[in-house]
Amino acid sequence: MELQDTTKAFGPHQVLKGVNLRLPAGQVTALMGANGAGKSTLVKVLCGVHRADAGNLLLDGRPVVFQDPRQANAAGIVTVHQQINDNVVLSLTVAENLLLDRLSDGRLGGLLGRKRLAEQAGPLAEAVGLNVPMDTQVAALGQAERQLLAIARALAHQPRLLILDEPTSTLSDAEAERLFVLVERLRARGTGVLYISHRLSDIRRLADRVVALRDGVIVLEQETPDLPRAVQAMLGHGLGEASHEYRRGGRERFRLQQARLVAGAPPFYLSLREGEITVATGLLSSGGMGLLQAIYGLAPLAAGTMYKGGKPWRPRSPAEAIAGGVFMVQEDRARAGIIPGFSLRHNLSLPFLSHLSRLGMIDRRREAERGKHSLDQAGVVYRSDRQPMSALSGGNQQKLMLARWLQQPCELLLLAEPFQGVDIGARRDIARLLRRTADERATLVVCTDLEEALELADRLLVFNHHRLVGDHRGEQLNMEQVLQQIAALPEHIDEELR
Ligand SMILES: Nc1ncnc2c1ncn2[C@@H]1O[C@H](COP(=O)(O)OP(=O)(O)OP(=O)(O)O)[C@@H](O)[C@H]1O
Repeated sequence: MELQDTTKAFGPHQVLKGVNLRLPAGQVTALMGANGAGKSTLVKVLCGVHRADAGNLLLDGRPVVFQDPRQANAAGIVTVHQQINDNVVLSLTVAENLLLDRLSDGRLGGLLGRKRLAEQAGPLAEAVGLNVPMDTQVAALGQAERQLLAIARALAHQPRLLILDEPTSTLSDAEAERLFVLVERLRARGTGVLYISHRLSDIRRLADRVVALRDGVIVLEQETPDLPRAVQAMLGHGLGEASHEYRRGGRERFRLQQARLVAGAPPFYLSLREGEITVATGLLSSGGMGLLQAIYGLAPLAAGTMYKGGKPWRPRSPAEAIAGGVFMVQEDRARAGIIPGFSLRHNLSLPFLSHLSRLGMIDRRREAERGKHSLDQAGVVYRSDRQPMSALSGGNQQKLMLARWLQQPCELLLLAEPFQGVDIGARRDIARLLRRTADERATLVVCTDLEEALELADRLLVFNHHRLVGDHRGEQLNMEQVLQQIAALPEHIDEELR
């Protein structure tokens, strides 16, 4: 497939400014670009969601025009979009999602029983390592499981061109590796792959070619990947230093005693202190996220007691947690955090409206001033704070979520996968910002990606099968031990913990 001189604007905002891009069969082309560069817009032109304003789309050398994504699909172009929920139907089961395309075009015949559906869908899920009952409602799945489901659904199409937009943003290294093997298999069969990621490790692992998009133009094309140069080209400048000084925590802000994330697991003790950033890592659904949910009042601990400032902590909802000074950047920003039609300004101030109102009236000037300061501090690329949230690129939406919770002091800041879709330059800036403000609170982060975890952590916790199996100081980190703890099998974990 090939794009020639493609342009696309949203109103007065020219996003693609004449893109030329070649996507050869049997090769993985990695597309790099900072947040807001136009990558998702480019993808949406390729797969028929958006019509380009000008330029040509060539398939096998012949011009094509896709009126909608169905036509692109029929031509063998299959996309896994960055916004995970765009790829799945939340109200259906896993099996129904996996077989949706076959069900809707009648290939599976009439009504199918649950058992037959599960039989057909099972192998598709297994191929990507999605281990959940086939009749689970998708709404009940976590983000990472939804991402695997979206990938499985795409692969079931046997695409000619597979477009993956940030496919590993919530996956750990082990789950990502499984995806890479599948992509390699497709490549060997002649499928062309367009792979978009902010994770350099993914690109290093998979890319045959690299192209960099900056401000709507392809600024670099490499037939042999040279990532430092590609990063420089996409950002327009070099990358700041990733290493940092490790800090030891001061006063204890939060504590868990005799805590169990699931019944039967050995209990653990955890003290979170101000000034240090604690990062929990592990495979998908290994426990870190469950811990955050318990502290934020979303789901109870299986056993144990939590204390904040020495007093028992038992929030029954996020609203109670927020009122008590515990904030959380949630993983599923589309459902748990933002209102797409609202302006950036209003999305920022949503949880704090009571602070901004006097006698029931919202102080608009204060809201605007505070909002702009937070957006700039978090490096959000935006045109106006009155623009709707839905017009912001994915990475910039994520930065806004961070900006929101940094507006007010809190006692404990929880961050679930804070770097989802954030470009590597911005990630470094955000890590610096979190560190700079860390003295004022305790900070607990869940990052499945180890590179991201290490960029942030003063202290690294490892969870495995809902057990806390490792607690490391950043400066004394033994990577081999960390990797072993992440991957250990359940029977070995319990032995070691005893
Ligand atoms: N529907 C829309 N309406 C208005 N502007 C939009 C719309 N979609 C995207 N944009 C704008 O187009 C620009 C490019 O966005 P796009 O999502 O393509 O960036 P991206 O490179 O994929 O970024 P990220 O890495 O953050 O996902 C951004 O400035 C964004 O605000």
